[in-house]
Amino acid sequence: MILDTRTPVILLTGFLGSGKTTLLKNLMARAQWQHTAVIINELGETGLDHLLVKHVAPEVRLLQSGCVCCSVRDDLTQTLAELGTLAESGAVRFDRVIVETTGLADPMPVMHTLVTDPATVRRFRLGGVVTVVDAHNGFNALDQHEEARRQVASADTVLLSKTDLVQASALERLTQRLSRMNASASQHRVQHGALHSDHLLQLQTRFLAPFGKGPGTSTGLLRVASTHASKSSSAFTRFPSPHVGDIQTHCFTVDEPLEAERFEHWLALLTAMRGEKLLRFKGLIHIAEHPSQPLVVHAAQHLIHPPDRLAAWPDEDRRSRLVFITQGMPKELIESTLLKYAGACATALSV
Ligand SMILES: Nc1nc2c(ncn2[C@@H]2O[C@H](COP(=O)(O)OP(=O)(O)OP(=O)(O)O)[C@@H](O)[C@H]2O)c(=O)[nH]1
Repeated sequence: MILDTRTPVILLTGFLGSGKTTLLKNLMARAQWQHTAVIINELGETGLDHLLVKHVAPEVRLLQSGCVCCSVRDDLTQTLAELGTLAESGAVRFDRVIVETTGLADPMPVMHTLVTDPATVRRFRLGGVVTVVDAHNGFNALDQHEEARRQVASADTVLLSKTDLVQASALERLTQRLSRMNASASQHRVQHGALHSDHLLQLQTRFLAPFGKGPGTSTGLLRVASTHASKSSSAFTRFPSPHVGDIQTHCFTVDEPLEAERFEHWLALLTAMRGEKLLRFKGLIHIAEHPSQPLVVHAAQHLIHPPDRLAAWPDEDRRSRLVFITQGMPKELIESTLLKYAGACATALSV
């Protein structure tokens, strides 16, 4: 048996708002997942996830704005190279890397890069792909978005999140659909980022094993990628971008604190009236009533999640930050409704 001592890289993927960061925070809080370097890729200028994860995962890096499957794959290899150099000098210690992709990423080109880029493969191996599927919005996402289907097709492990929000029969139908799409991936349920202890153990056995056994252990998809790599002259073989042209990211900051009730009213209206165009909303909100404890607010389509109040601001910036990933929703609509219903003047950041 050939032991592969390279550091495993686990790809954590899943459609917009499916629960990737929630899972990551839960895993990082566990002793077994200590010594994990985390690389987060987010759409939009205003990356929020890394701010919310950094207290549990000190070695967290944010890839520059853009999606890792198309525009920033070289940023990923550079970030891995930097981490590798830091580890060799003893400045940091990690036994694995988790790369959280954007919710719109196609994992296949990223996997390809990880198994073909010469500098990367010297130090790192692809440890596997974990795909989070949101039981509430999952059917919709699979019906409408090629990215969601490719994320499931690439998975070694599928984690079904938000099972608390759906009935058993709907969950069963989704489970069967996922099995038909990828029969080789194991499926587990995860609630608010927490796995049943048996499944957590399975995940740990699978992904935290100190050494891989070399190429023989790779999944079918990995083998395809490796074979393709040996025939390819370029590590950055172009994969067609699957992203639909009308998906846009709009990022805003708001200088003035927002009144809780007016802000909630505005978000409820927007999700009720335009939810089908609102693929994702994330906000770090300066609420006038609690100036030192910002609210983290998530929504996806018509679903608004109960907000979390942070104990303190994650950085020096006290402005509200709002990120929207939309399909055909003009940014002017967001600006005008925010002003009208929440009394907030938003400054758009260019993406
Ligand atoms: N009810 C319920 N909510 C969940 C569950 N898992 C995650 N959430 C909520 O879903 C929202 C989005 O979760 P995130 O972890 O930010 O999702 P994500 O996949 O990282 O989102 P993107 O990075 O934008 O694609 C948050 O409000 C979470 O609290 C779950 O199992 N049940």
